[in-house]
Amino acid sequence: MTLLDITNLKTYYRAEDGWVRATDDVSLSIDRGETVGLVGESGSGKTTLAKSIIRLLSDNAEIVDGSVEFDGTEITDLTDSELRKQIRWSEISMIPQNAMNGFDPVYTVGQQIVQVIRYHEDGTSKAEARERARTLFDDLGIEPDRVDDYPHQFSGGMAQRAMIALALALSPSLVLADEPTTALDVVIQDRILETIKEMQEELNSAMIMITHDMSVVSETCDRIAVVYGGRVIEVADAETIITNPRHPYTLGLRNAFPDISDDDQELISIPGTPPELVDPGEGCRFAPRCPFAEEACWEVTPEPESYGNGHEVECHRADEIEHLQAEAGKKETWREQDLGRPDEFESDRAAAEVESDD
Ligand SMILES: Nc1ncnc2c1ncn2[C@@H]1O[C@H](COP(=O)(O)OP(=O)(O)OP(=O)(O)O)[C@@H](O)[C@H]1O
Repeated sequence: MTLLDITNLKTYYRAEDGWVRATDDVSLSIDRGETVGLVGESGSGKTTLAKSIIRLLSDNAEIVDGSVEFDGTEITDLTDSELRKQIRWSEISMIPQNAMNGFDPVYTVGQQIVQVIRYHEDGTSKAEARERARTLFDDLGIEPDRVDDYPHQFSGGMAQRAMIALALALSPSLVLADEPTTALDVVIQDRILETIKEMQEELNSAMIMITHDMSVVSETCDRIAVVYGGRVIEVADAETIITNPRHPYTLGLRNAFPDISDDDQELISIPGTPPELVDPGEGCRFAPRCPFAEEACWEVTPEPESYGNGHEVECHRADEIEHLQAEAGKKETWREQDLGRPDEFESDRAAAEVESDD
C-alpha cells in the first residue's frame, strides 16, 4: 500500500544567476515498510528531494510545482505549524548527514528527545519520556546515562546513534536517512547501517536511504532510484538496478562500484562533471558525459519509459540495452576525450536550420 506519492515535484533554489533546479520534475512513490535508496553523485539533488518531503528546506528554496502526498495528506498544502504538529518526527523523521548539526548545543541530548516526544504526545510525562530515551539509547548501544550529556560530549558515531534514537522515538512511518554514515569511519559505518535496518524492521517504518555509494543501497534497499541532475533517471527493484540497469549513467555508477556486480571487472569512473542546474536547457542532462549519446539526446529531454515491474528509465536508448551493457563494461568506452557534443551533430543541426530557412 502506497505511503508516499511524489508527483512531478519541482524544488528550486533562488541563486544570483537564476533558479537552481535541484529537484526537477521528480515522481516517486514508496510503500509502507519499504526501503528505497536514492543514489547519485554529490549535487544531484538527493538531499533536496528528501528535505522537500519533510519541508526542511532553506529560505531560498521553493517548491514551485508538484505534489507530495503522504498517507492521504498533501504535504505541500500544510502550514508550518500543521506540519510540525502532525508530520515532522511523529510521521516522517530525518537522520541528517552530520548528526551534530541536528542537535541544539545548549540542551542535553536527552532533553531534546524528551521535548520531541512530549510535543507530540500530550499525555506523556517527563519521567516517562526520559525513560523512553534511555531505553532507545540502550537499544542503540549507548550507555543510557549518557542521555544527560550535551552533544559536544559525544563522538561522531555516538551522535549519529543518538540522532537515530531521536528519529525513531515516535515510531514514524517514514524515515529519511541522508548519508547517515558518511561522516563516520568505515568500521562503525556497517554497524550503524545494521542498527538502522534492525530498528526500522522492528517498527515496520518505510525508509529513504540516501547515499552516493552503490554498494550501500544494494545491501539495504528493496528499490533504488538513481538521481542525476535533479531528476530520477532510473528506478527499479534493487536486483534489477544492480544486474540489469538500462540507463548509461546507472551502468557507469555500477562500474565505479564493481564489487556489487558478479564479474571480476576493474573500477572505471565516469569522466566529466555533473551538469549545471541553473537553466540546464533541453536534452538529456547526462548527454555531455554519455558515451552513447545520439543527436536526440542533446535536443530532447527523455520522458520516463516503463519496462515492467515498476522499472522506469529516462533514456532515448534504453531499448538497446544488450548492446549498451556490453559496451559500458569496457574501459575504453568511458574516455575523457570523448566528452561533449560531437561536431557532426552541430553541423547536422546547422544544415537542418539552413534547410528550414529555405
Ligand atoms: N541552499 C542552497 N542554495 C542554492 N543552491 C543549493 C542549496 N542547497 C543545495 N543547492 C544546490 O542544489 C543542487 C542539489 O544539491 P543537493 O544537496 O540536494 O544534492 P545531493 O545529491 O544531496 O548532494 P550531496 O550528496 O553533496 O549532499 C546542487 O547543485 C547544490 O549546489
